[in-house]
Amino acid sequence: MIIDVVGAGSLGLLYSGKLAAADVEVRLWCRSVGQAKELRSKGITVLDVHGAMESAVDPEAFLTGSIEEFSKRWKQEPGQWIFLMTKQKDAEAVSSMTAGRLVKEGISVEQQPGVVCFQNGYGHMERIEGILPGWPLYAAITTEGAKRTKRHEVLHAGSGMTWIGVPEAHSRAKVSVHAERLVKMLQKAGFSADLSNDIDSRIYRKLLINAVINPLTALWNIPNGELLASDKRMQTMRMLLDEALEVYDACGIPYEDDIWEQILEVCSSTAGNTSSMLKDVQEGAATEVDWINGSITALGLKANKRAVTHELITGLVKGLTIREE
Ligand SMILES: NC(=O)C1=CN([C@@H]2O[C@H](COP(=O)(O)OP(=O)(O)OC[C@H]3O[C@@H](n4cnc5c(N)ncnc54)[C@H](OP(=O)(O)O)[C@@H]3O)[C@@H](O)[C@H]2O)C=CC1
Ligand SMILES: CC(C)(CO)C(=O)C(=O)O
Repeated sequence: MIIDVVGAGSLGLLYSGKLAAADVEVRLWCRSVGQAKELRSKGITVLDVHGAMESAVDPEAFLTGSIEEFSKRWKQEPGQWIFLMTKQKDAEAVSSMTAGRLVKEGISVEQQPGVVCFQNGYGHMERIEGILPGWPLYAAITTEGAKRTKRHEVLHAGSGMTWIGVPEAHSRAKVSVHAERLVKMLQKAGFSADLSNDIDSRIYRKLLINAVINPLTALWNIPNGELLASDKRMQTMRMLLDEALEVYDACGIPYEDDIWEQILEVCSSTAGNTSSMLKDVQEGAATEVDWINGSITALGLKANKRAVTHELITGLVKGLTIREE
């Protein structure tokens, strides 16, 4: 089984490194030729949460190149899975540059590799299906924590669970026997992973967690656990959650009764973490707020329910990284 990992950032390096260390055939596709060159000479280093070596992967243990080389290589040796491991903003572009290019080059339906989308937030699956109509599209929800520290090195900040499944709207793909094999490969590489026949619930649950924790940690410049340090902060969290739940009710999206307690638990269990949104703000990079709080707003609009707090917080977070013209 060959897995093509697209995006050599935090998640891409973590999954490629651990899969390659477990002798799974991995090809890692980078945006830049320079990063691919560095990976070819240094391999991949995965550090554990204490900064100690978790996996040191030799350059010979995996193949890497620039994304421009993907389709040529794929045609020489077809892969069975594509892991899309970029941020939401780049997900459509990399879908077009990888699987989309194979479509243009006329690969048969039987040859189509499963495409697994790891993005946080909501809305990408629909957009990717627009580019890859009828493809076996899977969503992955992971609670792994990863942070790229060098172009060839990643810190495995926290171990979690990876769920893979086909969202209801894409059920044409159907979870296949190949997907069971994929999960076994992930487990062999040391990931806790399983198939989910209700991935939508997991997507919507993660969306609530991210919509409450991420923007507030980004605006207040605090690690996740600090959200619990004051009643005032928790009141603001509650306000965001309540409004999101009103949107879910209006859209008929189910959620668990103890979702508030679950969010508090995520804050405790990831207390020392810098949320991904805060990390982006600190690095001056665009955040995923449009696809997290922005999607709560968009879902609300579809059901004639305005989510003004999410609208406001989206603007506040965007203001942190937008530079004056
Ligand atoms: N990190 C984590 O712990 C978790 C992340 N996620 C989600 O996973 C997704 C990826 O996150 P993460 O890995 O942290 O993000 P990163 O920003 O660390 O990595 C994204 C990678 O995508 C690459 N990329 C962007 N455009 C292209 C392109 N056209 N061709 C090839 N590569 C490209 C970037 O390249 P370059 O380096 O050149 O910019 C970068 O290496 C996000 O949606 C995130 O929310 C979900 C759960 C946990
Ligand atoms: C769960 C949480 C908030 C952990 O940091 C996360 O997913 C993120 O930072 O994006």
